[in-house]
Amino acid sequence: MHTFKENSASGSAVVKTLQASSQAVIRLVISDKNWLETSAVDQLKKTAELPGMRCVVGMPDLHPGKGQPIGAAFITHGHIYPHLVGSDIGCGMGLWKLNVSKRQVKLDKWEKRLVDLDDPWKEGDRDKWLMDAGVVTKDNALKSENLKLGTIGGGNHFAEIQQVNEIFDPVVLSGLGLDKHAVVFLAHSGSRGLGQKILRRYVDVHGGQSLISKADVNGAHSNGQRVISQYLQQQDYAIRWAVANRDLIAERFCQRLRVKKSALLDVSHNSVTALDRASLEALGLKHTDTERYWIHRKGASPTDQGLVMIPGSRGSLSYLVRPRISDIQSLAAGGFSLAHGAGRKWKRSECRGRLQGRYRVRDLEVTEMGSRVICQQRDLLYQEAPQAYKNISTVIDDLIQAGMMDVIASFKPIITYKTRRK
Ligand SMILES: Nc1nc2c(ncn2[C@@H]2O[C@H](COP(=O)(O)O)[C@@H](O)[C@H]2O)c(=O)[nH]1
Ligand SMILES: [Mn+2]
Repeated sequence: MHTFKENSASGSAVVKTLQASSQAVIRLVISDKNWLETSAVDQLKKTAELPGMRCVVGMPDLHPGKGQPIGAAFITHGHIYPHLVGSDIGCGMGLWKLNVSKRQVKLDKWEKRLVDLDDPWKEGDRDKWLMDAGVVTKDNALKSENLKLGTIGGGNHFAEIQQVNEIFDPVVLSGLGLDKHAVVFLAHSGSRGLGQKILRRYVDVHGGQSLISKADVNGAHSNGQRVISQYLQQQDYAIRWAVANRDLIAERFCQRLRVKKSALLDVSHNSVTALDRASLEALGLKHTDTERYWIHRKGASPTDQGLVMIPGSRGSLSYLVRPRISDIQSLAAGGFSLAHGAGRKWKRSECRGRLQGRYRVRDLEVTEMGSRVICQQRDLLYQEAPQAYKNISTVIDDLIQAGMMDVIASFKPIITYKTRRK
């Protein structure tokens, strides 16, 4: 049985404030025992220098990204930075309960049934699926991505069948209809090419500069506001598209496995949203009528949308957690966000070189936990090996120590699906 330490009174051993910027507070929710790369902190500090930045917080899964770090929240006043949200707008974790128990999972049979999941969805009507989910747009250029609806995509994206490993809060867990025999389906995917298309529209015009909501130099408010509301509308579409995508992924898997599903949660970790007044007060920021405060999350889960699933890797545990909304000061110190995973430790480009002397492809297709991995791309199999990720239990420990959340249960993988395409 895993025991987590009680959180320290102020979370101070974990929550560290760095003094590197005059305009913005820079904070890390990362203990000394966690893995942390200096380049990720440097990237965090660099974002703190952006105009309008007020607070940047690195989560325990912080790691370097392409120019800006992943696993972080960025709070601005009057400015929106599309590149901080990145290209996979709406990427997130969806979780479903399956109507089978652990004993009913027949590994060989289930593995064989998971076929034809990389190709476009042909069994149904994509437009209708989106319409039924309320995902509509008049922007025809965005509709060209609909062909990818129901597919997982590459990179870190995955679909995973998991079983309950350990229960920490039986009351909350049983409220979800789950017990120690339960089996769940976790989908990690985003808006496929859609977010990239939207980001390009803004980066091509504004580069790395912000969309500004405050009055222009000549006093006119309209242009910046108009651009912001366009971006937000498109972002909202991509987020809802990604939710519908994860739901269709779950549907396709369940059809293959001949099981039924019921939705438990769906939380996006790449987005920008306005901060409400209570959050501003807790952050010590002053509300103004003219300009809004915005929270950008890049690989960070929000704390105001209920339960969150934080996965580790295909070879480690995932944690179902509940943000501690009774402790608004701790949540504020953590930028009203949680880690969205374990976070990468090794660069993709170095994984194969580090591992192939020790592990053959066959070794990587079954994890140390005994779970199966379906991934017919050799490079990807190495790039996504459990060794490439930080230790998830340290990440979880850090967030508990910071007083930001409680663990409901841990889950262990049964089958991880990446791709059957060579
Ligand atoms: N349970 C699994 N977790 C995984 C797997 N591959 C990656 N991961 C975790 O998910 C996050 C996602 O990060 P993102 O930046 O791509 O959104 C990552 O940090 C890992 O901790 C997997 O196959 N199974
Ligand atoms: Mn993601």
